Amino acid sequence: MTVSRTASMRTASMRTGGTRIQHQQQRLGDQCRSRTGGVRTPQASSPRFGSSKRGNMVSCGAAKVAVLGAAGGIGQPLSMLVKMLPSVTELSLYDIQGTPGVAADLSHCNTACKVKGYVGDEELAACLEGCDLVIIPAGVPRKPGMTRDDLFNINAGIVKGLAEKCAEICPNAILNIISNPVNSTVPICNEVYKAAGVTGASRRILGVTTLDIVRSNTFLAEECGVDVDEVDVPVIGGHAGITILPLLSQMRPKVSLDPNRIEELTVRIQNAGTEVVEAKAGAGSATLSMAYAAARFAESCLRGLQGDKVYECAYLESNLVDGVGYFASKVQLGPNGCEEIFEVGEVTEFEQAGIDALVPELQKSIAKGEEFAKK
Ligand SMILES: NC(=O)C1=CN([C@@H]2O[C@H](COP(=O)(O)OP(=O)(O)OC[C@H]3O[C@@H](n4cnc5c(N)ncnc54)[C@H](O)[C@@H]3O)[C@@H](O)[C@H]2O)C=CC1
Ligand SMILES: O=C([O-])CC(=O)C(=O)O
Repeated sequence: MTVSRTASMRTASMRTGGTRIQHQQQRLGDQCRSRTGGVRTPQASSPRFGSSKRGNMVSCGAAKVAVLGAAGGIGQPLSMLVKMLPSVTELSLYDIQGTPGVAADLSHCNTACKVKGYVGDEELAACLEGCDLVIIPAGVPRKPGMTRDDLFNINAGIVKGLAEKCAEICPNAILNIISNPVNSTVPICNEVYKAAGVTGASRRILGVTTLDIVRSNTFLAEECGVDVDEVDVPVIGGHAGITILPLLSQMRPKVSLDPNRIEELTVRIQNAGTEVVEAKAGAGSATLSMAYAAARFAESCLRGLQGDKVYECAYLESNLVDGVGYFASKVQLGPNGCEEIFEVGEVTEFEQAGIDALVPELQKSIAKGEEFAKK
């Protein structure tokens, strides 16, 4: 299996996800090299919410964000972090239970954003009305011994139902899909939008893989004894087992690692979710680190909506790699969601073997999601 190159994609060597929740600006001196060899420098600009509607895009003068699954382990801390984002003026919390309490609690935090809770099917439409960004962590988490795919039977139906409502009520909003198995739930959402006749949605339906980057950056900073704020590791493929492929050869800053350590660190990153599931011993999976990662990704999406060029990794419909219609890679976020998908770039033999191995895994998960959505 080889990496294909298309005209709309670029070889990427930019830092991904430079934003931090405390409004730290993206490091914007980063450069990306285009296929023709020219050097592109993203422009520095601070968030300026207050812009008017752009074409058929959502207005981001004052962002409205919904969290679906807001009373859960991820939903609650994530909602708090989103309430702390200055660009968010309305926060809608939806769940099948518990959101009135979570909303009452959060509404006492003295940030400008207004919070409202919605419970049950009949309140979902009101929750989604006018949303710019919808974040979906609804669904069951793993217990020890389970794979993410073992969650499919329950979570596929939950995500499908929520996506149907989003396609109807806020078709232009960006979706951030957290619910596992992400490798299948993102294709499910795309099929739902296609069936609903929403065009061009695939660039707005983004699977959140940011936790893989957050973990990689943390582990590599520890390994190399460097400032974690300086570390940036792109992670490609998908979000389950061997489909999570950190490209340690593209890590910034450049470091020299022993091949055995590269292999060990790659395996640790691939199994990091399981590490947490086992440590929690039946009480769920990563929630706090996921909330942190999802808030970073949400902030990047919001900055993109209001015109900044922001770089992250995300899992979305993509023809980057032969044989699969979805792939996680570096992307540029902007007013339309994903504005640009970047090529994988130069990889080592070990990484190429990782790409070759993950493709059949991804193919199965994608097909499973697509078939389920079409039923
Ligand atoms: N993408 C990623 O990197 C990660 C994904 N996850 C996934 O996120 C999901 C949520 O995990 P947790 O928050 O720990 O689970 P949780 O069980 O603590 O919370 C899930 C929430 O979803 C709600 N829910 C269930 N059905 C719903 C529906 N139809 N509509 C709205 N809400 C509904 C539940 O009431 C609950 O409050 C899991 O699928 C988990 O595997 C977890 C960590 C990382
Ligand atoms: O491992 C899980 O089930 C939750 C998850 O996706 C992660 O922590 O990366």
